[in-house]
Amino acid sequence: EQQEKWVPRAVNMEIIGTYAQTELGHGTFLRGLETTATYDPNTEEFVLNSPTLTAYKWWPGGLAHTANHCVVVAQLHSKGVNHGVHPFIVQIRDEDTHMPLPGVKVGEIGPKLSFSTANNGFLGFDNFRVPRDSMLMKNAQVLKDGTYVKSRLSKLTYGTMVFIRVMIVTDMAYYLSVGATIAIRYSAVRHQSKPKENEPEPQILDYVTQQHKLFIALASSHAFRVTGQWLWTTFVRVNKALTSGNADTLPELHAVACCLKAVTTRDAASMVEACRMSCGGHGYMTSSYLPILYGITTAACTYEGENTVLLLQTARSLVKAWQKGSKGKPLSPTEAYLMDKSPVPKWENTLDGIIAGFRRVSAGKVQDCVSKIDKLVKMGTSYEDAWNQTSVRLVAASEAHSRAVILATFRAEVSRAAAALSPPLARVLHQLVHLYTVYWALERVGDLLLYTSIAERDVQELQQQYEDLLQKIRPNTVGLVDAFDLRDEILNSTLGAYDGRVYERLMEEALKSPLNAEPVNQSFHKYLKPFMQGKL
Ligand SMILES: CCCCCCCC/C=C\CCCC(=O)SCCNC(=O)CCNC(=O)[C@H](O)C(C)(C)COP(=O)(O)OP(=O)(O)OC[C@H]1O[C@@H](n2cnc3c(N)ncnc32)[C@H](O)[C@@H]1OP(=O)(O)O
Ligand SMILES: Cc1cc2nc3c(=O)[nH]c(=O)nc-3n(C[C@H](O)[C@H](O)[C@H](O)COP(=O)(O)OP(=O)(O)OC[C@H]3O[C@@H](n4cnc5c(N)ncnc54)[C@H](O)[C@@H]3O)c2cc1C
Repeated sequence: EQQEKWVPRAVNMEIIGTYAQTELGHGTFLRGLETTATYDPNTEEFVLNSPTLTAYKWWPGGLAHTANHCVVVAQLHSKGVNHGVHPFIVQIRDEDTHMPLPGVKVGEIGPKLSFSTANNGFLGFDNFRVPRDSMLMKNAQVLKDGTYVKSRLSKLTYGTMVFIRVMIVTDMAYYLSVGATIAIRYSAVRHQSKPKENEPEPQILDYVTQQHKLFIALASSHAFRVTGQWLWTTFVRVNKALTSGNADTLPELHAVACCLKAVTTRDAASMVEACRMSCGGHGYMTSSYLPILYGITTAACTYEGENTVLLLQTARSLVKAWQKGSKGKPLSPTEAYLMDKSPVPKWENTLDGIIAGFRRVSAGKVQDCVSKIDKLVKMGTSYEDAWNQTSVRLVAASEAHSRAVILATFRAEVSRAAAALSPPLARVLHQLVHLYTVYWALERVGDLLLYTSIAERDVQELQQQYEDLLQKIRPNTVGLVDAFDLRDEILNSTLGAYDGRVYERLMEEALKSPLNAEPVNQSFHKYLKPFMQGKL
């Protein structure tokens, strides 16, 4: 009924909304949110209020000047009882005049690192009344007399965040495809230095160090796209089960969505930054789009669940799984490997060997965390303090688990799809899977040395495998980014345009600068000249 009331109006843009959950004082700890929604049975309304400055909603995208409605997450009070945070759909602006409604204080939060067009806003309520059906009652309800009907699963309130985290993994695949396209195309156009005196300056794409910086971004884009598709399929399956009242698979989805969102956003931000730096000074130009792209990807490390907090959520699930498995209870499919108690096998420098190695690393780290926590608790430390003292290791265990999931998914999905592909295309995609897998084995060689039987000669061989792969992928690099088929208007980059006219585009953009409107800028007359004449 509520969906019938609100969804059509949102779809036809009568309602322009945003998600107002975060407050000045709380973003991570949702149970600490201060905005209140107090039910008045006499008028069958909720009274929304921001009791403190820290209760003001702060950050919601589009809140400052675009949205006329928002979903507000508030502490629900009824009959003198606080029932915790619940979502409410609230009109905040007049639909004709767009003026803020009486009792609503709304504005813009100011300049940010990026997302400059998102008009992120603040929102405060001064005893603002909304009808009872403003409470989104899919999960919990408040009856006309104020009786609270509890949700069958309190965590369903957090469901929106799981959905967005699932989507963010695929978003990161897209952003990496943009960054890789810009940097690789530029690297094919840019010639620099003379390693061989009697030969012309080479394309910087032929420097192996440049390939090392860029090809992992290209491979990661495919890895995250494939993983994002797997995660979406999982999300759809879990939500179908939830619809029929079965919440058994929700904890696994929450755990895997948390660590994949955290790892893919951190990788995307660091790899986009590497793309920027690989383009030298021109990569620092706004007109290259790389600085803006970095601002967008690094924001994702914070929004929709700050990465550390989410990795600790996954760690919570891994520790619980370890404890369950140790009692012989079955584990979820993504965590079942934790109970592999077989002896550590002889190391194999193969994809399957490396994937198995990462699972050993994750299981070993989880076991170490459980042991440390148990030891601290036995010494009289509270569980919460023991958890905190182990949290650096817990985050590392979560990251290892996430990497194992990505490696296994990327390999399995490409192997499955390869049968339907032309042999040359299958070969190139397998090279990207191989590069991605060996790259991360080398990045985490310390962990592999600790938890697997990998030996020095294996590591040397992996390094050589990696360098051979860079050489094999080089001839197809430009073709691979062209295959992303990103139009120039979307790339929005002087360095990444399809025609490669980098220098002409850089100058065209430079001449658009307002500072080039006149040969002598007014700052000379106002400041420089008086200063030079000793008048300032
Ligand atoms: C359509 C595509 C869009 C793509 C994006 C485009 C760009 C958009 C730009 C910006 C959008 C950004 C919007 C936002 O940022 S919205 C605000 C996001 N905020 C957060 O994510 C807050 C993070 N904090 C939390 O989720 C929670 O506070 C918490 C960290 C999980 C802690 O909560 P709490 O203390 O209640 O929970 P516990 O840790 O004690 O755990 C209790 C049990 O609940 C389980 N749990 C927790 N969360 C979930 C969940 N989401 N789903 C299912 N289950 C959950 C947890 O596992 C515990 O279970 P257990 O059995 O172990 O007790
Ligand atoms: C670009 C952008 C867009 C956004 N859009 C929206 C939006 O549309 N709607 C919305 O509601 N919000 C939005 N947000 C807010 C975002 O969801 C929050 O910033 C995010 O949830 C983090 O919360 P916080 O800012 O309070 O950071 P905090 O939680 O205060 O984190 C600060 C530090 O404390 C650490 N920390 C916190 N808790 C723990 C813990 N339990 N264990 C260990 N370390 C901990 C974190 O790891 C972090 O290092 C947006 C933010 C950004 C940057």
